[in-house]
Amino acid sequence: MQSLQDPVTALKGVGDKKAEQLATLGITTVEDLLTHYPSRYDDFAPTNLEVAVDKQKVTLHGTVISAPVVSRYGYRKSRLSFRLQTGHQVVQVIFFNQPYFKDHLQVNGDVTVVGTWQRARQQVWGTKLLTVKPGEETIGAVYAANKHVKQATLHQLIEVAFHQYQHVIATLLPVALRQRYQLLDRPTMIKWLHFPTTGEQAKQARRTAAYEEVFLFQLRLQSMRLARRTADGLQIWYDNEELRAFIKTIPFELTAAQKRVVNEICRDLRSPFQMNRLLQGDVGSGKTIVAAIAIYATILTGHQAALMAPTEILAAQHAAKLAEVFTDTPVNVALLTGSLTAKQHTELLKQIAAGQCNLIIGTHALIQDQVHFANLGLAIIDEQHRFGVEQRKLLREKGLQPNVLAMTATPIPRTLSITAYGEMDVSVIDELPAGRKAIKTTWLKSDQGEAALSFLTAQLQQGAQAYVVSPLIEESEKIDVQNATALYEHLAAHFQPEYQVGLLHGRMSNDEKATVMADFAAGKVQVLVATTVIEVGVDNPNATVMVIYDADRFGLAQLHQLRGRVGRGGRQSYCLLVADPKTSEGKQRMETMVATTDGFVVAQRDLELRGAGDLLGKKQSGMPEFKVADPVADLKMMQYARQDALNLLEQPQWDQQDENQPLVHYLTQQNLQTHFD
Ligand SMILES: Nc1ncnc2c1ncn2[C@@H]1O[C@H](COP(=O)(O)OP(=O)(O)OP(=O)(O)O)[C@@H](O)[C@H]1O
Repeated sequence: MQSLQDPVTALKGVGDKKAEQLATLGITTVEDLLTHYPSRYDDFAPTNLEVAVDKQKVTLHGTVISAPVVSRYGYRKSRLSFRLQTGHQVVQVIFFNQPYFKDHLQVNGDVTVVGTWQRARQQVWGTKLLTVKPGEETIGAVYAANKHVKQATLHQLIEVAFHQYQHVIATLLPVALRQRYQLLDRPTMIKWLHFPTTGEQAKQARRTAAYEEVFLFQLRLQSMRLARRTADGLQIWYDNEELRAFIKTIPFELTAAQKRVVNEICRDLRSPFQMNRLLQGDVGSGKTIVAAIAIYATILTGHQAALMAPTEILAAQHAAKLAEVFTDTPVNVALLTGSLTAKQHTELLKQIAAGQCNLIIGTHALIQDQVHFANLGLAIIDEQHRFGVEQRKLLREKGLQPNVLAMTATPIPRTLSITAYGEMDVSVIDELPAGRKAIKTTWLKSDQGEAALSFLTAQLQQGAQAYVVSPLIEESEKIDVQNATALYEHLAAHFQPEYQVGLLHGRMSNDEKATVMADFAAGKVQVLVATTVIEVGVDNPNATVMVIYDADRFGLAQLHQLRGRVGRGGRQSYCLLVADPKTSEGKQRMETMVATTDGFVVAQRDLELRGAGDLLGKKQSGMPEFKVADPVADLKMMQYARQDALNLLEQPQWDQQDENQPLVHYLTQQNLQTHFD
């Protein structure tokens, strides 16, 4: 039986060689070929020759009025020419080295020629020959092609595929949805995408394809969520009183937002289903203590918890902070990073496997194959946008359905998170601890460098500590380090011996980094010159000044992260951006930073300035890529599709209905359980 999943070799005229070539475009099945949608369309509306520009593209409808003649010259060169009557004019049409077009031409026949206009000679040098009738509005699909597979080949194969398989193209979208949004059935959609006769057809087909894409995407996500709700998870039935007693030992009062998210997380832990929750909170909003409470609850029940951080500095910092939070408790903290000696490493792995340590903190080293947990109950992933979907999955697979809590300080506009994190439940800390003062941000031009230094001096005199971030050189970590070192030497010469200056960059050993961080935390170093290694998570509540050089080289999200390193205590904090932006976008970034400290506002602005793909860093975030839909431009569609998918999945017996069989089939193919499996 024919199926769209048939390999392309099932098509007439496609052998192994052509299949290999198609594979270079990621096309292996008939479905791949049929959904290799055009990237754009050429418009073949006729050109008015009277206003045609010399050497520009023209499209002419007309009648062939002289027998086409092919003359050959040189090595394999040829020239095909004939006369074309178009309107009242007669022009000469010439095709170089395309003698085979002769077979498509006959005297008195109607044709459309696309080519370049040679005004002085009254000739058209043709590039395309179409057999369209004059008067018909016409557009032609243009595909992403490469050196192995040419445009013409794609046109031809897609046509073959459509003819051979159109009767097995099942419409996936339920009829009610198609009616509500006036969408096409799938065979028509595919036909009109590839072979539209009008621009309107192509537009309608694109709309259907975009909705189909986001609907299927949301159907997958939502069925994953629902499946989790029915599958067995690990229930963390902790003792409420014991947890409360622990919370009482925290030296500050939790904010209302922290209390709310703690409740959401604890409800998940106690439920018999696996937790898969994202904790979003702006920089400094206090995510760590929330994580600590979840860890404590887990460990109370005799399970282990793991916390994975993006860098060694952060892993070490979390370990130090949590060890302090958990003094005099049954929690014992282990730090598993790449910098352990082989012997320490082996020893630690044994302890983890034996369940002797119950909180394991680490970097990517945590998800290596040799790490075996005795009974992992909770996996926490910090700064989750740095981890891909695969890594999240690996960690989750380490234990028997461990509960997963992902934390991110990158505020994502709520509207986008339904795409980026659609399969997760989301908790948001939307409130900063009381007493925090908004960070005062100033933008200085680089010729005001002196002013920056004297401001810094005045602050140091009042006992402040400061970060100074050196310019970012994206292309080269080496130059980055050189820059930071030069800046460090400059500032050391300026401030020492009164104030100590430290240096932190990515090429230092982990021990060196740890030492300087510890000195900075202890107040032995007042000015810390750093590259962006301090970007995420570094926490020293006494630091109140952040100076960022060449700030226009950083994206908004990164600037917001960097600024978030200060303003973490009760004292007034400052951020100085030193920059001479050359583009208007650069200027707007500086202005946004000066205007607001709210991460969600910054993120929204970033989105407007850059678009979703960039904002989320496609590869890092696990943000899906779409063929047709655009998560920003088609946002409304995404919201509707999400609701539509949920409504469908929640209908009793939806998967028994005939009409939905193509969707059930689709989900099974995607290797995912549906709600009722
Ligand atoms: N409710 C609270 N009241 C007072 N201080 C708090 C409160 N919650 C957290 N803090 C303190 O605020 C600081 C920031 O907290 P934390 O490091 O958890 O922030 P975060 O959300 O992880 O931010 P980032 O993403 O920037 O690291 C810490 O020094 C923490 O001890």
